[in-house]
Amino acid sequence: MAWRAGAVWAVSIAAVTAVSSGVPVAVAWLTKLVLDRLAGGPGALPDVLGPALALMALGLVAGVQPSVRRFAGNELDRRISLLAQDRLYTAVSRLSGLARFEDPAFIDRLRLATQAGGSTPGQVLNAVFAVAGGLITLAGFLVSLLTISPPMAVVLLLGAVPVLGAELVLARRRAASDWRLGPVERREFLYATLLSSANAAKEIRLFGLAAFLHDRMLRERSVAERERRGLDRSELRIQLALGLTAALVAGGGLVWAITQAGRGALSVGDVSMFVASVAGVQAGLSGIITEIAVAARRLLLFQHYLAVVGTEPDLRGTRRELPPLTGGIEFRDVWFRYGPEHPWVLRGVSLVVPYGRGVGLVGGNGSGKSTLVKLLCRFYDPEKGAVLWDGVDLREIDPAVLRARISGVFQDYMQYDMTAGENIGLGDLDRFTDRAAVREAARRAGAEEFVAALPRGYDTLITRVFFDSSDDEEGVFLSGGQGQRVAVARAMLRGDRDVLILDEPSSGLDAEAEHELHTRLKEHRRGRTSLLISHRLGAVRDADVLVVLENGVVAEQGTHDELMAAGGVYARMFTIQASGYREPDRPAMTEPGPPG
Ligand SMILES: Nc1ncnc2c1ncn2[C@@H]1O[C@H](COP(=O)(O)OP(=O)(O)OP(=O)(O)O)[C@@H](O)[C@H]1O
Repeated sequence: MAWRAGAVWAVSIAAVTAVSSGVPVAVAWLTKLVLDRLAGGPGALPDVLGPALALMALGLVAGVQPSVRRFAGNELDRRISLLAQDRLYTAVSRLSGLARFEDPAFIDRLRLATQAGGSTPGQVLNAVFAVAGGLITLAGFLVSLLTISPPMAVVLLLGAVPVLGAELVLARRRAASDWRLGPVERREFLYATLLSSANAAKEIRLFGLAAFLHDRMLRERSVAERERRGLDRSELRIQLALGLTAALVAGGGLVWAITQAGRGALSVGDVSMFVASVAGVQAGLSGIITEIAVAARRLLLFQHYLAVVGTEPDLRGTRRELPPLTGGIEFRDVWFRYGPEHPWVLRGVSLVVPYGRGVGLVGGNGSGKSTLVKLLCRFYDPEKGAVLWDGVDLREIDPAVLRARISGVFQDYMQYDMTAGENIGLGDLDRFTDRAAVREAARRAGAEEFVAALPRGYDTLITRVFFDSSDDEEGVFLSGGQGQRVAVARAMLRGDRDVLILDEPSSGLDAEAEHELHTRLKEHRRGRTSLLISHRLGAVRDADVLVVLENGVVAEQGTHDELMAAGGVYARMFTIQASGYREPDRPAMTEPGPPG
């Protein structure tokens, strides 16, 4: 990955590391040389000049090296991070179903992958360079030390083995804890987001929830902190033991070297060399161990990145060609649940959405209407039975090819923090900048008037979250109904698709706007294959077929008149709604809600 991201930078760092790793050893030898020659008396001064100048040159290298290294490292990090993010989100976009995004374990893994993916390759590469450089320095000091005191070299090396082992165990524990704390951090993030969310602010204040949520947030945080504190304590114990042992060994060594010098067995330069070598070996070993431990932890976390990047597409489909719909869509004995641990949501649903006809889907909350729509878009596959497009099982069709044939508004429609024009243009990227088409879509959705009246018309930034008043781009908040009309306009822009899905498209509109929208939609749906879900039965009553879902089964289907005559679930629901519009002292209205 580092090679693909920036081979030149990687090679530059390797070169700088190799050169700079030799500097400390060379400095120690040159210092010894200078000291030994100085000890020879004033006549030796000319001989000192050469090594002294070399020391100066090495000082220059040592001074410049960190900046060059940092610059090259940052550049490589940026490039790797870009490549890693590109790969990660390419893999995420390959997931065409929704199930993974509703799986908490996958969401935790994705969070860790996002954290680790961008920085790990660069950090591990840095660690590799640092370890390689450290080994060069270490080897130089070890050889130097071996010439003076082989037992000391062996003691230092053996002492490093248990420390490395302990650090690796700790790295593994830290990586495991990062994974374990995923749900805890997700909850903490959730509470923190709620506390700062504009959407949640009203309820939180009205119900006085701030302290309650704040408390929960801190509780989650303290769970995570407790675990991390434990690991930090273990780390501290290892570091203290290491520091203490290193100081004792170095101190003992120094006493031995001075005694030897007193006896004339070592020169002054030898003592300086010994001290520098012991310090160099200790610092080198400690640096290498720390780098290995950090890299090990990062690599363990990086497995989450690799797992996400290597995720296989969840929904396959070999058919890349899909002829225009001519017959219709059929749900054939469809059984579906959101997972083996969830209850059945659809239990043997069979219904047909004939080509060119409008089907109205009605039923109580949780009866499975939106789920049916999600299966039609192939966000999930049925567990049993099939959804057929002109007789072709949707499982055979590439999800992207299928979805290119569908337009729609979902019950939980999106509002993007972009301009009004862009919010509509997203419905059909081929016409994203086609202002005439965007206007026409807005007109059909009844959004044209208020969009035109926005401070910058279609170029006004619309947002539900925040806008920066210091920014040139002034944003506006839309009302719920206005936002919904923009979402309908987005669907209208791609309204020439084979199937139009409208899941509660008018729930937030005022009575007049709803009537107006449904009149327009009726016009737009004429001759098109459409599926309209609404709790307001007046809005769906003139659908070609009405399908009533109850607890995941089709309770009845037929036209409005047929269902009213049958006196079943639909007739009951319709009558209840109609009675809500009737004034007690007036005769009953014949139809509820705005006329369809
Ligand atoms: N992503 C999901 N994961 C698990 N269960 C889900 C999910 N989405 C919906 N459900 C469950 O499936 C059932 C049917 O939900 P669905 O949204 O299809 O109902 P609906 O008929 O559209 O309801 P409403 O009229 O309230 O919009 C409900 O019990 C709901 O809790």
